Amino acid sequence: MGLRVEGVEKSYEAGSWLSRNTQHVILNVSFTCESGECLGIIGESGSGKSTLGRLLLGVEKPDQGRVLLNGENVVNRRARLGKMSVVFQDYRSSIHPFLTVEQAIMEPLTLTNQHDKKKVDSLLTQVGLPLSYKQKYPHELSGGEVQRVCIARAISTEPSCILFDEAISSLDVSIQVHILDLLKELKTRYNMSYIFITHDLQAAAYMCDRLLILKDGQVEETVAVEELRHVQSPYAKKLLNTLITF
Ligand SMILES: Nc1ncnc2c1ncn2[C@@H]1O[C@H](COP(=O)(O)OP(=O)(O)OP(=O)(O)O)[C@@H](O)[C@H]1O
Repeated sequence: MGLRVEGVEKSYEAGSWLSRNTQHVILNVSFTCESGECLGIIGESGSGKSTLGRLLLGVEKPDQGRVLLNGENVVNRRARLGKMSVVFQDYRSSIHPFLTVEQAIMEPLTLTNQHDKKKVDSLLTQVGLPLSYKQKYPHELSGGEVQRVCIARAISTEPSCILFDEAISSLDVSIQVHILDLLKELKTRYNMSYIFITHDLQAAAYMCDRLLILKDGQVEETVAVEELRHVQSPYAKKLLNTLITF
């Protein structure tokens, strides 16, 4: 069970029709993320983190290789619907501004044929928001509160895996720890796999069991968080030094 990535590759055509060239963005990437595990993906800007994220979500197809969630290929919508969720950095635009909190949380449930509005109450409680927020609109909430609504949406269908793409980066530092603690608790409760894409090494070290270091679309190294000081490759050492902000 969990997520299994096997030899995934992705290229894009770049340039004009006069000088067309192929950019290999993801090259032969393989890894696993077990149920209940949090795998961090770190790498410089442009190393391919978000592209890899889209391949994991099944919204883009790899040119080679495959992504299996509980043994099923995520390019099949049926395999991923309700079983794979995502929380993005840009939480404000993740929720339609004309939807109430209740409607926003019901969206993924309705897509998976679950129409029981009572589940919204339980989800709001789980993410630490009062039930009175059901009729509020996103613009009436703080950034941290909107991100909690996004998390409630993400867990609503009890997925096997959630991808967090810089999900806490634009929150206040004081709010970040609360959200990370909430995510840890939910991961344990539902035994989910987490993929945690971030630039924030401290948050990754706090949240993740292992870190995958991506360089030019390739896995440079995978390291357990408690072994971070002993990374092998010179690139990983350099990257970790630049990411340490304290
Ligand atoms: N749809 C696309 N078409 C063409 N090129 C793309 C596409 N998506 C990504 N790329 C290119 O792939 C490379 C990797 O981009 P990606 O956004 O995956 O990197 P990243 O590691 O997430 O960067 P950042 O940390 O800055 O968000 C970039 O050079 C980008 O221009």
